[in-house]
Amino acid sequence: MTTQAQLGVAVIGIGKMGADHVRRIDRVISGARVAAVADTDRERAESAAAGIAGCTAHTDPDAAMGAPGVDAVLIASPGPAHEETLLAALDRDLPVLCEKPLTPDTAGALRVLEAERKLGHRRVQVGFMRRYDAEYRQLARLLRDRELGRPLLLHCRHRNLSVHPYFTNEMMISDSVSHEFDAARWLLGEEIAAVRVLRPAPSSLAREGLSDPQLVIFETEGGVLVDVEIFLNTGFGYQVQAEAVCERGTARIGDEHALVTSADGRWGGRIAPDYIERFAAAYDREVQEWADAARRGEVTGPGVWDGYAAVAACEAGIEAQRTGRRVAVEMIERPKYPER
Ligand SMILES: NC(=O)C1=CN([C@@H]2O[C@H](COP(=O)(O)OP(=O)(O)OC[C@H]3O[C@@H](n4cnc5c(N)ncnc54)[C@H](O)[C@@H]3O)[C@@H](O)[C@H]2O)C=CC1
Ligand SMILES: O=C1[C@@H](O)[C@H](O)[C@@H](O)[C@H](O)[C@H]1O
Repeated sequence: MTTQAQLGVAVIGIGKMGADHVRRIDRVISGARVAAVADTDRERAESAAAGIAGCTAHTDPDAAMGAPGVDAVLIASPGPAHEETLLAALDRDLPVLCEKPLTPDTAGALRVLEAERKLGHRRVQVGFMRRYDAEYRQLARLLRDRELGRPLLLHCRHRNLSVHPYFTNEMMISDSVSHEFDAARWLLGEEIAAVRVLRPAPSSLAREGLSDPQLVIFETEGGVLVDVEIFLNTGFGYQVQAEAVCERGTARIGDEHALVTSADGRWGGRIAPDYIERFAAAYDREVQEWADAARRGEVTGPGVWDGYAAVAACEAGIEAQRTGRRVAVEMIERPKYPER
């Protein structure tokens, strides 16, 4: 890193998430600035850079990473584009925050793992922002301290108002359930052993060919069962909920009880329309902590191994979705790896 005062970040991919991260780095967090942006769509890159002093706009991610004042990279392009940018960033030995999924498949994830291992220090953090959400953190602490005894079951609901028109059945696993795979590994401290997928008759609100909703059920190595309702075209809002059933009680998050109003003979609250609103504070904390760690030359959040483990579970999930069978998750043994 050249400038110690502020971390100069190149943001790659200025779609829904990338634009939100540009706003966050520019206006919300401290100690970092947007030094360059890249999008294959030139207009998007230029309009994101406009108004940010010293920020340059590019269509080539590598040019953005090599631009003056760039010390770190935030990747928010679609999953299939991640590997090339990750490998180029590691080649430059730059700290990276990469949106999930790390890569679309385990072969790509292993190439990234190997590139970082060769570098000899951790450089990549994966954007599993639920680990920075206040409610998730409370649940993690409760489970870690065994406050209610050993966890037995985890019931999850993951609902979106709607999704991009290009969303496929496979992406329901790789882009959406990938969050539950990571959250379950983190909350329970165990790897995922096998995945099953059940599909009811689809909602008429889903586009033709999209099997929405689905029920994804997985087992951890220690025998905890996790069920995930993944429902992406609810038409009513964004909900992410989880309930842990333990030996001596249950613990539940995501009920949106922040503000309940009573008026006109009814009571009720508001449902967030999307992840941008529901997880706003978590993204802020995630990017702040990543930037702070990057300035110290460290990575403190979920890394390449976590990204790989989630991709391995997604691969099993996609195979289970295709075949209707229970599919075991195949992973390499965890290599000796620098912790920091
Ligand atoms: N952590 C979270 O909660 C969320 C994470 N994501 C992740 O963020 C990433 C981006 O998702 P969205 O913003 O929803 O997608 P999007 O489709 O809205 O935006 C992607 C942008 O990347 C650009 N692009 C495509 N290929 C590129 C390349 N090779 N280099 C540079 N730019 C390229 C596109 O022109 C577009 O502007 C994905 O990995 C997605 O899974 C998305 C939503 C929420
Ligand atoms: O990562 C995300 C999106 O890519 C995905 O499409 C959504 O289903 C998730 O809720 C969101 O957090």
